[in-house]
Amino acid sequence: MTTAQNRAILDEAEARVDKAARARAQDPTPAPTTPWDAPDDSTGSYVKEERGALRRVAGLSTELTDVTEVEYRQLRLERVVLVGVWTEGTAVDAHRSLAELAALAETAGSQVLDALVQRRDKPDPATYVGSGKAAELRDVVAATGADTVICDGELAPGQLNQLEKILKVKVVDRTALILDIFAQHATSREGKAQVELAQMQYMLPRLRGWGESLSRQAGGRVAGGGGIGTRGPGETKIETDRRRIRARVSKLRKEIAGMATARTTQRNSRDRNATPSVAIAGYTNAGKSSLLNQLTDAGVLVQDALFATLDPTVRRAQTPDGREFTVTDTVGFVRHLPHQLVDAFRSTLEEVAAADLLVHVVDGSDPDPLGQIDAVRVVLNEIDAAAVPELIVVNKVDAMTEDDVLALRQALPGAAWVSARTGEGIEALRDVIAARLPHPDVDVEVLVPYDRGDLVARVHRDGEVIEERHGATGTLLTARVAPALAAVLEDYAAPVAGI
Ligand SMILES: Nc1nc2c(ncn2[C@@H]2O[C@H](COP(=O)(O)OP(=O)(O)OP(=O)(O)O)[C@@H](O)[C@H]2O)c(=O)[nH]1
Ligand SMILES: [Mg+2]
Repeated sequence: MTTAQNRAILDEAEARVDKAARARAQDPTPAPTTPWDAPDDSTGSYVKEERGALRRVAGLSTELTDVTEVEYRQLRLERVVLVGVWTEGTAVDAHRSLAELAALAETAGSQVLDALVQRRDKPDPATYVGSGKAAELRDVVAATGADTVICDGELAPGQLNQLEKILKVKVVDRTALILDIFAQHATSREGKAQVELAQMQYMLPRLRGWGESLSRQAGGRVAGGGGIGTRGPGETKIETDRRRIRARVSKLRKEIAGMATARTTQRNSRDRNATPSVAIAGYTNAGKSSLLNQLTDAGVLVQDALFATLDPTVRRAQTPDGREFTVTDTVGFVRHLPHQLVDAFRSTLEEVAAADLLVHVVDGSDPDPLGQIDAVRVVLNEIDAAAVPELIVVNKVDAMTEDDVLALRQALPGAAWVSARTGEGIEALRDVIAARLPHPDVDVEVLVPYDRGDLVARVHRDGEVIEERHGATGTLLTARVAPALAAVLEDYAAPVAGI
């Protein structure tokens, strides 16, 4: 999607939001007295819930009515209170989870004012935390002056609604937060399209929760002014919104598929040249981009922020014995990475699944490196990359204590240990990578004429030279190369007598 198109969508949304706000300001009838808000004991609980949502909107117009699907994309969280439900694991795990949520919130640009956890068997189906806790949370929100509450999980639309009703501030979940960070960090056309696709997928089932307020309000104005039917029979705002989003989703899918094709073509051309490929994967902030920079002088952005990298960067590197390979740096993973993102980024993540070797970077200085490894492997499984040979690289050894190193060494016997910051262990890592890359496997003995110096260079670059001699008519090479290069060299098979 072009920036102009993006702009147009945003403008349209803003116009709509402005219109809604103006209409509210002019509306002589305060929303709480609209017919839907009149108490009616004959309705079932489902309808009551619907009415609840309406009351929320009417009473809290400034905070809540303007949350439309597109404004959501521009969501800027500011002063936030975090809340988690701790269902399993130890208290330490629960705190770690909230600490990670805080890091995510800060990456998104918010200031974390407070964090609360509730121990429960499972989240409350209505309000995520129990209703008593929700009331307590409301006091915390009021006392701290927070404008947003972030829940540590993916909430059902109804839960978000109910909580907003009690807390009287915007409530978002972890998934929306991660999507927001991705939206802020996406720079390439493909990355932006992928993030937008993920956001649309997230929003679609939630339109009832968020979009309904606006749609009902529009209906209300119509009902009070122009009469029922002005908008067309049975065609509610929510239905048009849904249809619009679905259309956008399929357009985005097509666009992304087109961009993926271009990349597959590039990858195939690399494959034809049989250049082995290494993919760097790992938890977010583990130091993947730093490692790419160390291995290849790539100059990729390194930042103490989560999801700094969204677009894959491919660079060439060399083994110590001079063979070329490619290294790809890609988006980091996180515990419970929203499935909408995994889906949307599938084509990018295929780089990982197609690699000859997976360099799985782990932050050794993190309190729970093994937990990070597990979380990454969950995503690798989802993208069918579990079969790619994996080399665990423990990074940030400079920031680890000796005890931590000893303990982790036992748990990860085959790992390489590096510091992408100080350069420690990088040369040893190059050797390990060279040993783990697929080796060229065809033995050739060729006499390459002097005017084909390019071929000699290629054998040096991509193969293993066993012997090299210079004769009267050309260079005699005994080497081991990949089948594709062996085929090119066939024309120059050395005469049996040699030189
Ligand atoms: N102490 C220490 N810090 C490191 C090391 N390697 C990277 N860092 C820091 O860790 C942070 C994240 O580094 P990046 O290379 O951006 O990490 P990444 O895995 O690419 O992160 P994302 O792209 O956000 O997923 C930065 O602040 C780096 O300076 C290391 O070996 N030691
Ligand atoms: Mg990075």
